[in-house]
Amino acid sequence: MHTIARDAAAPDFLLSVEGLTVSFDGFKAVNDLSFYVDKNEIRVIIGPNGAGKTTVLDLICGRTKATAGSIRFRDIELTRLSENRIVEAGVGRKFQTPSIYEDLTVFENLEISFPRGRSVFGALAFRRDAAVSERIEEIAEMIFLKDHLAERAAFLSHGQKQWLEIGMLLIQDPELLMLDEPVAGMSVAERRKTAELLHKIIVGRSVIVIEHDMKFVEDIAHRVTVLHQGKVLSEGSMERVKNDPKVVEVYLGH
Ligand SMILES: Nc1ncnc2c1ncn2[C@@H]1O[C@H](COP(=O)(O)OP(=O)(O)OP(=O)(O)O)[C@@H](O)[C@H]1O
Repeated sequence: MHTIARDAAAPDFLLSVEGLTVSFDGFKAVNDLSFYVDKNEIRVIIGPNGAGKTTVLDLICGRTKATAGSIRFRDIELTRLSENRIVEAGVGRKFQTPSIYEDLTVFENLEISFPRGRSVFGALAFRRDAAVSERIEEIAEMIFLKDHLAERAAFLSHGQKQWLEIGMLLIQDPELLMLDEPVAGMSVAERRKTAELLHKIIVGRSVIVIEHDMKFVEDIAHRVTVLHQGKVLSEGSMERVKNDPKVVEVYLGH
């Protein structure tokens, strides 16, 4: 076994994607892709339809297996792990359509998402229950649903359902949270509140968001990665990316 000496000056990335490639019947949807996400960073991935954005999230969460390359999360190589192991390692992922339990209340939706087996309270069930309830209230406040805890999820607005699903991921305390078009179908006010929510939740975690709404991207992104044909076309601040002629040509100009 050999160890790789860490360069003291190197930034401490939470996620390092290097040379990532996935080939579907010879078509490379993601092609030798490399990018790095810092701790406490909100990274937004943008790009034209079919650029490979969703496939990148599928690869990180283990839903799709890479043909080549590596995905390092903290010091764990994710390309070799199952989807469940990746969740346990601290990666949460929200898909485009909310997958909440409509017949359950907001409280119950959060309760069933609370990670089992992590309790330090052992057989003292009532102490565990108190800790769970406290955590549920904390999350409900964060996702603007504190006054809706007893309400059935079916009666929530589309935006509130999206927040509930984010809450169901937050209660598992992932260090990396990935969101696929979280504000699609939301009102302007809901979009604003979602931006506020994202800025709150990056304490102690990083977030990767796929988004097409440029106003929302401007509100949230620390850095933007523009994908095109499975590769990074441009990367940097929104200001920089927005003024990059290559990005205007393939994406923003359309
Ligand atoms: N399982 C698969 N089998 C074959 N081709 C696939 C598979 N998954 C994705 N692709 C192809 O890979 C390319 C990238 O798709 P992907 O969904 O990642 O793009 P995207 O950037 O998320 O697009 P959009 O903005 O439309 O959601 C597309 O051409 C798509 O058809």
